[in-house]
Amino acid sequence: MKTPVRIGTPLSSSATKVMLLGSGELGKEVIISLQRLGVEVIAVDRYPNAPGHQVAHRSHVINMTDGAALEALIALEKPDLVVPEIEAIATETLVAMEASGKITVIPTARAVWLTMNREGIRRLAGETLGLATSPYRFANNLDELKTACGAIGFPCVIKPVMSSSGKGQSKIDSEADIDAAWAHAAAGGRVDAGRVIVEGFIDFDYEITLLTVRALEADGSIKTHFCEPIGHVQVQGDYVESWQPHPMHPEALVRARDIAKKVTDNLGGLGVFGVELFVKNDMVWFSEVSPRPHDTGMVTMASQQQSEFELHAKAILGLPVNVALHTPAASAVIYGKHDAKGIAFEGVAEALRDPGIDIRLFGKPESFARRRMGVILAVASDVETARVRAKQAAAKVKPVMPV
Ligand SMILES: Nc1ncnc2c1ncn2[C@@H]1O[C@H](COP(=O)(O)OP(=O)(O)OP(=O)(O)O)[C@@H](O)[C@H]1O
Ligand SMILES: NCC(=O)N[C@@H]1O[C@H](COP(=O)([O-])[O-])[C@@H](O)[C@H]1O
Ligand SMILES: [Mg+2]
Repeated sequence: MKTPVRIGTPLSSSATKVMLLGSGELGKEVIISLQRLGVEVIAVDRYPNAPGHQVAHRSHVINMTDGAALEALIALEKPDLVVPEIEAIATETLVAMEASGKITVIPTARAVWLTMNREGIRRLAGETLGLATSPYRFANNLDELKTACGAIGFPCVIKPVMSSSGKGQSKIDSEADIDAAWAHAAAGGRVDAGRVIVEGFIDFDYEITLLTVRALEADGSIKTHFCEPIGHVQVQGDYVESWQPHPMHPEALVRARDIAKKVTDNLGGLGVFGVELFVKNDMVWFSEVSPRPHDTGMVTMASQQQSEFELHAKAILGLPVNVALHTPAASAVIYGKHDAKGIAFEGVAEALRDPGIDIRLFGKPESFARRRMGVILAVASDVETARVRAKQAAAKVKPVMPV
């Protein structure tokens, strides 16, 4: 495992250089954490003025699914670490470059390749590791999809194999909805790979993200740390609210950690993983895993001593981490509500009048009605109160059209 043994001076020949592939709201916070540690950061995304571009030393705009363009940019910048941040990257290029010793990918190129496509991680979890998952089938066209839905039964969930934040995802209740779900998957994924997964619907009691951190110990071994479980609510496959800690039956927590350990041990490398799990009584199903900080984990900016972003920055540099909870807290998403460039936000002062409230506005140059543009963070003595406060504050923030 190659990690920088020392941290140099940014913009000098000794600089420790980290390149983010994807520079949205999650990357922006990782970059801020890296900047605080004196790391030189190069932020890459598919459009100019992405949130992370605004806080990095340098930025680039490329099509990250174009392997040749990706390779050329990495060869130009020669980063010590490459940190994938989004589910739309030519990961085969990263695998090849890592294999030839040209780069170190966080957590590993194989982990990023396996998790970029739902098929890779699902087959690893369900078939290689034997973990409980929803039943699943894959389909390359409408006929195969009909057969797959017939085998899985209804309700079921259909998702493009390469997508995130619920893009292109449909929950369907009958055969009559299959055509629309196929069309939605083709149009809505981050990348149209022409392939979908059909998953049996799990009627869970609640779902959690178990942030799992692989970090170096003093003796050079890797230790797995678990953050407190994060509970969340998803609407149309996208997170709208999260809180930490989510209370769990002790047996379910043991199972959740066991699943997270098995998956992250297999994926390897250093850094934060967001292990998504469905829970019913003390039964736990593996859903998927992000080999990087997770959107529902934004709550850790309020709830933990070290946020998931700081944990990621420290772990990938080979530094010690502290996953301790600081206080119960909640997050509530602020959507753009308008399709427009350069929108503004009113009501921020009113939202912040409550001393337990904080806000992050990501600075995305263009808003869409359902694009996540910011998040409210709320602390309280218990998560239920924090959730109420977060939602009340989020309702006060009003995205408005530019004048
Ligand atoms: N098989 C399923 N059974 C029940 N609910 C599901 C199932 N699959 C997905 N969901 C619901 O949809 C949400 C989003 O699904 P999933 O995490 O697979 O999508 P995603 O696009 O990868 O989202 P993200 O990038 O935000 O993690 C889940 O958190 C869960 O609430
Ligand atoms: N669930 C994954 C997730 O939340 N990823 C975050 O959303 C950004 C893309 O947002 P955009 O689609 O608004 O550009 C990504 O860059 C990442 O920060
Ligand atoms: Mg998910």
